[in-house]
Amino acid sequence: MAAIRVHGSPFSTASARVLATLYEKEVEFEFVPVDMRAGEHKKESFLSINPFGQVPGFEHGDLKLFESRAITKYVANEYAEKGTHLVCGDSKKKAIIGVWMEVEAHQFDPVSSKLTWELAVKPVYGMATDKAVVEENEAKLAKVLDVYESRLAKSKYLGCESFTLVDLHHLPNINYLMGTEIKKLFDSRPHVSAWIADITARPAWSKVLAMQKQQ
Ligand SMILES: N[C@@H](CCC(=O)N[C@@H](CS)C(=O)NCC(=O)O)C(=O)O
Repeated sequence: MAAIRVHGSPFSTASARVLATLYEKEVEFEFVPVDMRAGEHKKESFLSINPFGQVPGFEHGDLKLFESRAITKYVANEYAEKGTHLVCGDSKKKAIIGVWMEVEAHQFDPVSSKLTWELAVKPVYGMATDKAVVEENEAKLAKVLDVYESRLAKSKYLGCESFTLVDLHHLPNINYLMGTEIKKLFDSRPHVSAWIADITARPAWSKVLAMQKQQ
């Protein structure tokens, strides 16, 4: 069977999404570290996998993919019978999962990524946090989380009653933001808070965090 190769960095939120999926599915893979500080993701060898020069890149035999959410969907479908079932239900339930996948990608990710950059990444590189950007995106995230709070009051997970790719896609940004002042937005919403405690305790996610510690 052709080997799976993931090119990226475990610190990159998009790479971490793919790594968590592979661990959930219990699928073997080779991790190829991309030295982003050295600009390896902008070099020809990496651009042949992702012409946009962003991690992660993914190879499975002849198949080359980029865009983390496209990769996680491929892995979940290709290994449907292995590990955790990361999709659920009939076509109507799948449609609802589809809605919440879009919510994560278009409502949650843009604001949470900006906050992660300002509050978790910039300080590591000695860069100044832009307080105006934080304030604006904190207000936007609060509104998204109000919607999550009412959804999670009715459904144990965002997509359906079991853990799916929808929940998993949130993990990397949540992990960074739980170490920042933004934690208060999560903690003040009981259903959101319980959901975060649940999804961040998954053994597959611990394996991604262990990869970060090894780097
Ligand atoms: N939508 C893409 C985003 C990929 C992305 O933004 N990757 C970041 C790291 S998390 C990156 O490579 N940044 C470096 C750059 O854009 O030059 C995905 O989900 O894969």
